[in-house]
Amino acid sequence: MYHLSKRYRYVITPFSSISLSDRLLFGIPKKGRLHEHCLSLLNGADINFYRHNRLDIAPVSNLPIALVFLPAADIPKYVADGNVDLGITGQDMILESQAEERVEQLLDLGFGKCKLQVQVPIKSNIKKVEDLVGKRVVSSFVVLASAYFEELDKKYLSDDQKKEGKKTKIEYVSGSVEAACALGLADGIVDLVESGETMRAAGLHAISTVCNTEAILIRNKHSSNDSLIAKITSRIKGVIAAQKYVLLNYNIQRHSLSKATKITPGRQAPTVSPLDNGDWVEVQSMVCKDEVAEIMDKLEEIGAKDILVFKIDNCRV
Ligand SMILES: Nc1ncnc2c1ncn2[C@@H]1O[C@H](COP(=O)(O)OP(=O)(O)OP(=O)(O)O)[C@@H](O)[C@H]1O
Ligand SMILES: O=P(O)(O)OC[C@H]1O[C@H](OP(=O)(O)OP(=O)(O)O)[C@H](O)[C@@H]1O
Ligand SMILES: [Mg+2]
Repeated sequence: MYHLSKRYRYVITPFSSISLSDRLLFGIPKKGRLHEHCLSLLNGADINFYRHNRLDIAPVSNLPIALVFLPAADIPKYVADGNVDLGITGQDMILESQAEERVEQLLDLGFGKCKLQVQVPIKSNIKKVEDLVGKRVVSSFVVLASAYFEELDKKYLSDDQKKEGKKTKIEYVSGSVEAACALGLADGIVDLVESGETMRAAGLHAISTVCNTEAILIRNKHSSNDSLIAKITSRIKGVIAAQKYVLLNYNIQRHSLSKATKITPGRQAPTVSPLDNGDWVEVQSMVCKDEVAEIMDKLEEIGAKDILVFKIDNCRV
């Protein structure tokens, strides 16, 4: 049992009652696509916790924080209303909850990347998004879908149709949205697409994009614990940077150093150390993981030797 009001926060576990009043509350998606990513982020940031079976509040053992496991869709509202201080959710959920003005967005987290798209059956005669205007659309994102089609209605419905009160009908379903067209519930849907596998399996294709989304760290604007929030943000930033970068180490002749540092400028500047053999220097530089193969090719071309790539476990940048 737990209570999340500002005045009286506590959690009763099967073994004890833990006061939450001195703890910063951090909302984490309790299931779904963001859950595992969040757990690995917490692990990388050395935020240690033990979660009792079935309990949605877990005190952190090494910091004055309690994790609150909540549906991703509810996290923007909890953060905006100050029931929790900090949270991770999707950008799409923030927009759908109309919370973008009421929370502070601290950090894009680089996972949970996908698009909210308008989809129709491949075999349907609806080919463009304007062909859907005035028809039936089903979505879990009714706020975003309604705002999107309201603009299209204004543009594409005739004056007579507007006078008759005709508009695109947006209906809510909570999941398995892709089944709606086959079931005869809708002419089109608005739902998330990442690989496109679910969409294609349902015989659908995308005809327009409502928005792009990724996971984001948000905070309540009035939360009092700025220093702890800054500490968590900085740790998470370090984990993300460590996942994004690798450390490149190589040797190069001094006369090629200026060419080399253009290829690996580092975040501030590369570290350059002389080797015993006076002609050569050793260079160390952080580079983007995605670009490392190309960078190694370029370094080889200008005569770099002993090029080594190291994984970064954690960092502060
Ligand atoms: N296929 C996907 N790829 C990447 N991110 C996604 C995908 N589906 C959802 N997300 C992101 O994860 C957030 C939570 O959606 P998800 O469907 O995982 O949660 P849920 O609906 O609570 O869980 P479940 O679908 O298991 O019931 C979405 O708002 C979106 O930001
Ligand atoms: O483009 P894809 O890689 O196939 O991913 C898209 C699917 O992922 C999400 O579904 P989820 O797995 O959360 O199931 P749900 O529909 O039950 O929410 C989303 O609602 C799509 O259905
Ligand atoms: Mg889902």
